[in-house]
Amino acid sequence: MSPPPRDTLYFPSDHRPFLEPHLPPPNLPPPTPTSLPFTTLTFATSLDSQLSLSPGVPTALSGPQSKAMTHYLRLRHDAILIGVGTAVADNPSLNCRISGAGGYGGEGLMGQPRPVVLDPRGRWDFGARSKVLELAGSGRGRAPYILTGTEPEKEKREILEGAGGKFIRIRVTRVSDGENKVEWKNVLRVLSEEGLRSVMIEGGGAVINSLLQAENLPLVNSVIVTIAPTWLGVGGVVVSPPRCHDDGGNPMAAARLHYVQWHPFGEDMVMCGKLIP
Ligand SMILES: NC(=O)C1=CN([C@@H]2O[C@H](COP(=O)(O)OP(=O)(O)OC[C@H]3O[C@@H](n4cnc5c(N)ncnc54)[C@H](O)[C@@H]3O)[C@@H](O)[C@H]2O)C=CC1
Ligand SMILES: Nc1nc(O)c(N)c(N[C@@H]2O[C@H](COP(=O)(O)O)[C@@H](O)[C@H]2O)n1
Repeated sequence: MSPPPRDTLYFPSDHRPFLEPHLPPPNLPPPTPTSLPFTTLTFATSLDSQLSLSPGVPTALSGPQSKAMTHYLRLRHDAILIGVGTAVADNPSLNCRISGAGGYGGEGLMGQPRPVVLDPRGRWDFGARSKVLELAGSGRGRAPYILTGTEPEKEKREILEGAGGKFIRIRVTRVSDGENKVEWKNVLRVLSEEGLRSVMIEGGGAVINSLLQAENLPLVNSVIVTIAPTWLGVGGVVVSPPRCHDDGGNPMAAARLHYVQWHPFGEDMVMCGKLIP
């Protein structure tokens, strides 16, 4: 038997029970026509609520222990979703590198989540050399599903399908300022139709800020945030959803976590909770 890859991560079993109430139940039944996946919103933030130094600069916030925790979350979800901004900026791997996952000491693709990229206008110019496709080719991850509102180029489609991924058409609307908008309920429904019972949504800023809008809060089952003891400073990608207002037009908090639990992982704090009481 070959030794596990050098980037294999270890997440001790005594750290796992704390997370259990915030994770999809282990034996989720297959999706039905009306079900939505168990949805976890999870990301790492600085003390000034930023995800990265700027949209194009991959920024390590999680320390080794909380990074291993994130990979344990990947092990426990069927899918991992990011926005195209993150795919372009980070060239991410989006696989699970925990010891025991497929390609990391485990059989086949066991425990490897399906990467999903929300790319409404077909902006992601991935190629066979992108990390996610290389990992799929070497049996250490799955090829992505790309959710898009446009007709994909033939060459891109062939590369993606050759690796085991696919493009999935979704409804995209253009809003007044030229922005694209998807209904998160539709996105989750599409994932469910693909047989995916759970999804962790990792970011980036635009994805998180839109999910934290009032109409989307009921779609999120669990929130798990890593807080790193650092201030990134002005100019980064900020998590700060649009503010709400009461009936009299007075400002209110956009969202609040309930049933909150905290756990230190190395120098980071991990906060878990629910958006809807
Ligand atoms: N610290 C962390 O845990 C994470 C950090 N990041 C960082 O975040 C940064 C990228 O964030 P962003 O630039 O905000 O990009 P993003 O990853 O949120 O992608 C933005 C794009 O996704 C699409 N999109 C997002 N929400 C949509 C909606 N509701 N409807 C339709 N389309 C939608 C649009 O095409 C939009 O341009 C990168 O620097 C990355 O490193 C990303 C994920 C996690
Ligand atoms: N949990 C967490 N901590 C950080 O410090 C991060 N920068 C991120 N970023 C997210 O993870 C993706 C990279 O994953 P791979 O290691 O390449 O598999 C990145 O694209 C962000 O989604 N997350």
